Amino acid sequence: MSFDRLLERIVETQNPTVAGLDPKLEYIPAYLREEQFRLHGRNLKGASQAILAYNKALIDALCDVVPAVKPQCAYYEMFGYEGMKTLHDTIQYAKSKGMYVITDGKRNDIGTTMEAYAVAHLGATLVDSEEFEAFGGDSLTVNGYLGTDGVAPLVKLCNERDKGIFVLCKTSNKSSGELQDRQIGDMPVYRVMGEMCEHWGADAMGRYGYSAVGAVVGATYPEQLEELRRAMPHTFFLVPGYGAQGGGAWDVLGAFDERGLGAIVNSSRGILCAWQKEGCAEQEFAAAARREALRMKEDITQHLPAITLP
Ligand SMILES: O=C(O)c1cc(=O)[nH]c(=O)n1[C@@H]1O[C@H](COP(=O)(O)O)[C@@H](O)[C@H]1O
Repeated sequence: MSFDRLLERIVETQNPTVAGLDPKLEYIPAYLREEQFRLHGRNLKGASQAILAYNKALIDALCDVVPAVKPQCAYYEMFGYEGMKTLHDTIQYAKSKGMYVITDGKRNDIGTTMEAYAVAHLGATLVDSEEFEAFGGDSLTVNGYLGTDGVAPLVKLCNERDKGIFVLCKTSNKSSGELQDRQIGDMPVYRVMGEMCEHWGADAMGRYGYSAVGAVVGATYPEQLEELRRAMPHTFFLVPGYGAQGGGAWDVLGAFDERGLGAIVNSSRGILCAWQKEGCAEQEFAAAARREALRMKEDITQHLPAITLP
């Protein structure tokens, strides 16, 4: 099961964090941008190639110390088909370096359309009886608020092709409580969604006690994070909101189980923009990302036991 592979990578690196690849052109050092503009033109192709070069350098700098990357599709879609090619090439490059890839698409729709999204991100497209992987990520972020028929096609592929999903449960943004904190009977909506995740995952259990159906729970709501960890013992958490959104090490500790497993904490801007924050030379951007990734690892793991598999 795909999260088994992620858990094994986390234990190997002793690092329960993921680097978010949410690149903006202004994060990319000018020399790297100009190099790609000269080769491909000052247009969507040049911009997309600059992002690819930047991502590859970051992956090279992080792959032995960070278990996973999380490219957010929106940052690639904004460059049109050239951007989508960069998303594909980034996913493939990260996998070739042994990293686990969480494609952050937050997809959801009715069942039939969801089958198409599932094939695009977790499966393979059939052309004349030959299979072609479109993007090839290991897991996908998903909006579960359309209910079971929007999630079932993904769970089927998780079982068939060793993949995983992360379902939005309690999101990190300021307005998340407008709907997610509302009560349904004696429970807030995020707890109901948590129950649904446990239920969806029951037929897709992995070796280490976590199912292929994970949940997204924001670092910016530490109390709910702790509450959901207790309520969802078989659900692995993706925890965004550390760093740029204000979450710190103490906020994320409630996401972990007694073995230091149970969650992976994301930082995107914190790692991508480390070189700008440090004020180091442009050429050092990847080394600065590695320094920040190692600092984040230490920041979180100093409060956890050595991470072990059951
Ligand atoms: O699914 C996500 O990854 C996600 C869910 C959520 O509740 N909050 C959240 O910030 N995210 C994503 O996590 C990343 C956070 O980025 P930084 O705030 O720059 O670390 C972005 O890619 C967001 O789209």
